Amino acid sequence: MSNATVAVVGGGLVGTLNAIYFAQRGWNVNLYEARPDMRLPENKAKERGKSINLALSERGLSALRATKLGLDKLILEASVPMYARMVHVGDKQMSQAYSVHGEYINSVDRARLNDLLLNIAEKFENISIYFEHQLVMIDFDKNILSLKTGSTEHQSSIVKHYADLIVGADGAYSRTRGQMMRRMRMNYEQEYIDTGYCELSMLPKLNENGESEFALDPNHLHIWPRHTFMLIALPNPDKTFTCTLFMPFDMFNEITTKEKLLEFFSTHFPDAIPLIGQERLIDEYFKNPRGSLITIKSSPHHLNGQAVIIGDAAHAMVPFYGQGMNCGFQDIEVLHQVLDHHGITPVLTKKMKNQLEKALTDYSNTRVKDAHAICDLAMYNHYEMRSAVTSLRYLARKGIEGWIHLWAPRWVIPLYTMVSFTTIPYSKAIERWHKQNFWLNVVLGTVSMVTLTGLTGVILFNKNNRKEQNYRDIIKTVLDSVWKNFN
Ligand SMILES: Cc1cc2nc3c(=O)[nH]c(=O)nc-3n(C[C@H](O)[C@H](O)[C@H](O)COP(=O)(O)OP(=O)(O)OC[C@H]3O[C@@H](n4cnc5c(N)ncnc54)[C@H](O)[C@@H]3O)c2cc1C
Ligand SMILES: NC(=O)C1=CN([C@@H]2O[C@H](COP(=O)(O)OP(=O)(O)OC[C@H]3O[C@@H](n4cnc5c(N)ncnc54)[C@H](OP(=O)(O)O)[C@@H]3O)[C@@H](O)[C@H]2O)C=CC1
Ligand SMILES: Nc1ccccc1C(=O)C[C@H](N)C(=O)O
Repeated sequence: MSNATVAVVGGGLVGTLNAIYFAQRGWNVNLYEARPDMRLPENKAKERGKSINLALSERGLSALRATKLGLDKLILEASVPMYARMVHVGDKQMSQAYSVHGEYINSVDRARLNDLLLNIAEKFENISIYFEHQLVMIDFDKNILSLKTGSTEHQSSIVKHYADLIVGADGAYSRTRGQMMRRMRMNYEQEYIDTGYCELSMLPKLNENGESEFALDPNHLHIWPRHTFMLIALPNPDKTFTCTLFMPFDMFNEITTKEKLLEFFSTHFPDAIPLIGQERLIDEYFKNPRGSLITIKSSPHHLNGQAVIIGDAAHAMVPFYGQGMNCGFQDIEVLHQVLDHHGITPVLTKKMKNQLEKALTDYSNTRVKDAHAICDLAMYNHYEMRSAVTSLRYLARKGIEGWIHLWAPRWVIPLYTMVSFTTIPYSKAIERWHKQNFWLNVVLGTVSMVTLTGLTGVILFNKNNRKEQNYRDIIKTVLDSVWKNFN
């Protein structure tokens, strides 16, 4: 019996890494990508203007590392570490570290990462890459994929390919998922948020010696939080920044002229205007596309032993935690751990096919809840980034959490650390966070009560020297501050 064939639909970040994992398992891999080869110079320009760089953190790195091909090192060589958020309010900048232990996230070039993965995939003899092959239909009775080939209507034709297993990594608007839904009872939920995004670029500035350098501190993710909207900037290795304006569509629609745009930026982001440059700001704001933001949850992620969806095809999330790709990469690592656990070999006997179905069921059972969890956390981080980062209460709480983590790292782990710097399943991270919050509230409550009792004691002790009205004021002030602490 020859080795089994897996069809991987989508040659984006997740599909390509998954192709490498399957090739390493000894399967024959057919990787189908609807678009032309983005590594060719004539196709490169088409990529500009949308989601140029990405924050890569531990979950993504772990999946790259597990290939043992040094992919993590290769991509980190061309990345910029971001140790903290830099919050821009008024003319002040405030650095807020991501971790008390100096851990950082990495800004990587999406196209470079994709190119690197494709270059590696191409070296495997058992991977065939088919560009300009767009999945149109799947016949699940025979497990045959129909793919549209060719880039223009006139040249296009349909080809049919068989696969033992189909892995859909074809992004948020997945056709694989759509085809699976016609055959099974897949729960599906999607939600657009009111916020859209537009990317802008910030070029390097020249220093006194005429050398180019980053226009802002390069080791930060810069945020201009304005409650209902925000501007962010991530550094690139070429000393530019990619800025993203996240704003309700209504506001985008109101800014229709360059005068209105400049007035808006002068009011809300005056320091960003000279950094981006007026002309560039006007040009890119009106030229670059507006992206919409969507959360997609689906369950289960598999159909029998025949197909499974991973990456954005299974769970698209708003980008605010910088976890979409990281989560997609972790899907691959978890999927292959489950396949290993079930002893799945590349030779698919009837018994092995049954085993594969069990493995995919196990995969959905573990991964769906984690996917849902990170979709929810991503939505929460939108609020944190655009608003909470400027609140004293948030900063105090974060400070206390970080301090306890420094001294008792196993007792309290900040949520951000669990999500970005560990591979703890997302659902477990949320569970732990809730428990920690409960105990933190108990401790802070006890500390406040002890302080209150102490203060009351001091006041009563000195009562002969004070007027009664004074104690009432002091006690009221203390009670008010305790109450605020808990609300
Ligand atoms: C503004 C923004 C910022 C982001 N920042 C981060 C970040 O900092 N960190 C992070 O981890 N994530 C981030 N993300 C999320 C990240 O971009 C996605 O999670 C990631 O690209 C998903 O990868 P994927 O391979 O699953 O899907 P995609 O990247 O969408 O790739 C799918 C591929 O499938 C192909 N395809 C589609 N349909 C078909 C078909 N019918 N047949 C064949 N091929 C098909 C597409 O052409 C594409 O190449 C961000 C997203 C946005 C929008
Ligand atoms: N969760 C989120 O909010 C977001 C997530 N993303 C993720 O990042 C990935 C890469 O982003 P980017 O390159 O900008 O993606 P694109 O917008 O360029 O689209 C990627 C793929 O999705 C298809 N597509 C786009 N919009 C729709 C739609 N409304 N209905 C049906 N199909 C659609 C495109 O088809 P065609 O080529 O025909 O246009 C293309 O095949 C996305 O695929 C997505 O997975 C991107 C934006 C937001
Ligand atoms: N990559 C992004 C793209 C868009 C919006 C946010 C990010 C982030 O990475 C945010 C970061 N994790 C933070 O919490 O500060």
